[in-house]
Amino acid sequence: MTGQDVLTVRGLRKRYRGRRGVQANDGIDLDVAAGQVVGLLGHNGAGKTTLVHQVVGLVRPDEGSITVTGVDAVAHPEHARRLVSIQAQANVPISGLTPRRAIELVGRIRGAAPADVRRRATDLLDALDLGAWADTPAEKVSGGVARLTAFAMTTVVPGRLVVLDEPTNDVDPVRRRLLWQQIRGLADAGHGVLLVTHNVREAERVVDHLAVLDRGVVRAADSPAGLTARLRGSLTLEVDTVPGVPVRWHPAARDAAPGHLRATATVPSDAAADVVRWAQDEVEAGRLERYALTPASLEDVYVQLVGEPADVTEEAPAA
Ligand SMILES: Nc1ncnc2c1ncn2[C@@H]1O[C@H](COP(=O)(O)OP(=O)(O)OP(=O)(O)O)[C@@H](O)[C@H]1O
Repeated sequence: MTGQDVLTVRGLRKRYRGRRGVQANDGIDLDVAAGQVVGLLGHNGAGKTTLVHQVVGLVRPDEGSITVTGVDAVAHPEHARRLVSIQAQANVPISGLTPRRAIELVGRIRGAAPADVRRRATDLLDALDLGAWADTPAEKVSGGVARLTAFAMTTVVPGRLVVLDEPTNDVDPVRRRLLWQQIRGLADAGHGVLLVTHNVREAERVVDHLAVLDRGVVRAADSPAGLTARLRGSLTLEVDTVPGVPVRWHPAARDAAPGHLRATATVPSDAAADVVRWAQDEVEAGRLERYALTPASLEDVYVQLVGEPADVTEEAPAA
């Protein structure tokens, strides 16, 4: 169940002036409702951080409106900022503190009672499996632990809107899942969450609704299932190529995307049997190393919309 809009963005435009001039946001519409996790997915340079910086008043839009729970965030950025908790792309330095002290400090600054802050900090440290580092000086914790600490600092007393800019960078796959549970929990508690990511799998697992951003424009916005349905009836053909041997695709293959030693294409499902025969022949003739035919994924939709693969890795350095 989702509720009232906590973020409404309409016709947002921002151009960075200067020698080359970049149209970073070019007419963006976006909504986040209470109880909803909305993903903003795009390549490096797509305009995600520019959008976030305008929502929290760090960058002034050229055109368009931003409303946070009814407050005009362009006219009253300080007021809007009090309604938003943001985990920025770069961690806030916490040297001289421990993760627990840093989380508690932010909770106190945001005005919560000391006992509530202590309880919430302990709950977050447990939920993210950070107990072993909770009282370690910040200078000695790994990048993953620092990133998770930053998440806990952001959400110890969460605003109506919670903005998370690449929260899982540097976080190991196991704690990444714990973090996703916490993100889901924020929405279930009635907060609106805007999750900025370039990781398609993260988007697929966590979000209710997804906006795909490319060169400052929202190319598509829907649920992950709604976006994937665009390719219903299609299968993805992935082939490992033989060095120096170009792929001679089956005639049913579309949108072929060549890659280093691995290439993909889309094929209609009614051509599957024929394509499998073709692929087997190619392997037997030594023109392909291997092949796989799978249902189209969100990643396939993303590549079709935006043109080249985003980061789809699950692996990350240990926290
Ligand atoms: N302060 C700035 N001055 C000039 N150009 C900028 C500035 N900040 C960002 N840009 C440019 O605006 C475009 C959008 O950048 P932005 O940081 O919003 O993208 P992003 O999607 O957040 O990328 P990333 O995933 O790498 O953080 C890029 O071309 C970037 O080089």
